[in-house]
Amino acid sequence: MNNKIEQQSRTDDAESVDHTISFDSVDKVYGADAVAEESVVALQDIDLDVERGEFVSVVGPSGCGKTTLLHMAAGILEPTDGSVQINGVDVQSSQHERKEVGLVFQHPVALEWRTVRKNIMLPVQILKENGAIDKDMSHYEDRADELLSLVGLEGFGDAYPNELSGGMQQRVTISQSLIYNPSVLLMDEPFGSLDAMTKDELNLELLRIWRETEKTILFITHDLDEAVFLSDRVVVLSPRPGEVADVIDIDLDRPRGEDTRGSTRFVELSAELHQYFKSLQ
Ligand SMILES: Nc1ncnc2c1ncn2[C@@H]1O[C@H](COP(=O)(O)OP(=O)(O)OP(=O)(O)O)[C@@H](O)[C@H]1O
Repeated sequence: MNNKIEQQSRTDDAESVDHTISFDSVDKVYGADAVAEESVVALQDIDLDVERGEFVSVVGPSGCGKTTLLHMAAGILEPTDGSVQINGVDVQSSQHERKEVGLVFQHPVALEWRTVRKNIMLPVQILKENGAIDKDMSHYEDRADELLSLVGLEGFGDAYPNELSGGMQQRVTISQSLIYNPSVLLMDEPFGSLDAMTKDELNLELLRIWRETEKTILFITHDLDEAVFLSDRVVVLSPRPGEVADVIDIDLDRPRGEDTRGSTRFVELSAELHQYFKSLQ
């Protein structure tokens, strides 16, 4: 497969580029400039590499720094110490291309007065107005239609967000994050506010999209079963200050489907993760 050949040559060229996302000795202290009592050490000494095309979830007790970790990968927050690289480039440097990263948050961010298609196009429109993209808008209009079909919203391009269910709105957000065709998707509890059935359905959809688009995904969740179901590896953070307490390999076969959740190995891995999680608190 071309992809594998390309991946191998990248590995030969420079080892650092082999890791799509790299956290290198990262600390994050909120209020580091303030007096000592007011500072909060959110994350400490984070070393974590996510390989090209990998699906990695991060779990940990509330307040351990999961969102902080994701925001540093997105370049929204700067590490206090250490660095975060995407495709071998420090996300804080001017060489970093924001278009390499798609972001999905817990709550859909669609603007209610714009149609679904226009919402998917929104990031492009903003950059076009700033002169930051040179491609013709028709290129992105075609891509928006492709994405509608990819996420199962064919025929809904002219609908408004309030005509859609919560699950469908989150599909719109996923399309929006893919409009530039980024190599990395950063997802912060994207299905956390959905009911259990819709969440299960979107988990399956996300795995299909991931398989078809070959993205690298860093996924934050509170739901340990969801982490096991989706991931190649699950990173467990300790209570604050968050440190990598363990990284668990999820050796379930792919593609995963409804029957995966009922398999003996899924039940074993899930029980192991629940037990480990309890021991941390
Ligand atoms: N802007 C800020 N200023 C000061 N402290 C902050 C700030 N943002 C987050 N924190 C603190 O940093 C710690 C980590 O927060 P973060 O939101 O990353 O944790 P989390 O694991 O995502 O939490 P949750 O699971 O509840 O969503 C928390 O103790 C939080 O109160």
